[in-house]
Amino acid sequence: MANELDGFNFEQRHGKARVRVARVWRNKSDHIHSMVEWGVSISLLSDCVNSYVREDNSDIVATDTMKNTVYVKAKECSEQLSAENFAILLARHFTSFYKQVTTAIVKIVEKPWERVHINGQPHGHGFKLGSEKHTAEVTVQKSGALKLTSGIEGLSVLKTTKSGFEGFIRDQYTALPETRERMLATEVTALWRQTPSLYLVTVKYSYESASSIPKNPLYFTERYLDVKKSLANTFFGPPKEGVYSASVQRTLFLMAKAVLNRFPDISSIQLKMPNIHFLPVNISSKENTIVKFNDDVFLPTDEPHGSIEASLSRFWSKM
Ligand SMILES: O=c1[nH]c(=O)c2[nH]c(=O)[nH]c2[nH]1
Repeated sequence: MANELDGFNFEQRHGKARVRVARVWRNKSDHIHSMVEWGVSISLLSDCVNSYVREDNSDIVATDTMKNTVYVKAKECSEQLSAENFAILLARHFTSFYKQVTTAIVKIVEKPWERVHINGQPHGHGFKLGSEKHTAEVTVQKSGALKLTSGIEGLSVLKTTKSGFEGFIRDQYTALPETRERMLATEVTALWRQTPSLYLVTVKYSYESASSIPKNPLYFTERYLDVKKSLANTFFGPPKEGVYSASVQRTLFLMAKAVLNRFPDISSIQLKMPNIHFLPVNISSKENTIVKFNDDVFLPTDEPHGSIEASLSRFWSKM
């Protein structure tokens, strides 16, 4: 919320960060349980300037109330739903329930609990922690206008060949040799804007209304898994022959393009792909070579790392 105050510009928002909640759904007929664990962060833009300029808190939604609301709404969700749908439901609650609230921003990070398999059989109530995380962030205005961004955090991928880096600028500061054989490792962070496909053709600029959210409560969970698959398939290539990467930049672009080509209801995607270096190990004494690198022994590092990021969007997208 921006205001003019005593000749200054004043902006404020308040909320509760990282409210942790787990929700279990028990199927009475087949005894199969589903569960999610979410870290929910809420930020409200609201007309509560009086709490800043005088001792008047009468327009404040207490952040403690926001926290409680997460648990109340989780309780009310009798059916399993995606992080996106829960974020939308919460944000719509805050903007419709409180006259002071003009915009609600809700971000959810889902912990990667995955159902375990025992002897190839899915376990009814056993879960283990995976690695990469599903994120969802929604901004809902009082009018109902809605902006939805989903994402992946911490998707660590590596390939031991089919990667090189050649033809870059060489000058008096350059030591890096050109190569067509190196390790390629990165930790992908992706963010993408969602637009339900049904509405793509007809309402391509105002799909952001709450009523255009797909009915299937797990639509965005499935979409998350499909995007992840598309990113991984493009990074690795086919199982036997793989695919050559001329640079992290090139691979990033192909990954982003694969997602936009595959999913018409995604209007833009941003990818961050640090180049995590595995350095060739060469050790020698004055007299002789102790270890000579032959694409076999590497020194794994985490810093410094290359930082490569880009976004790709359709022309009409507003990301
Ligand atoms: O794929 C790469 N992109 C770069 O921009 C770069 N820079 C560098 O030193 N190594 C690499 N690798």
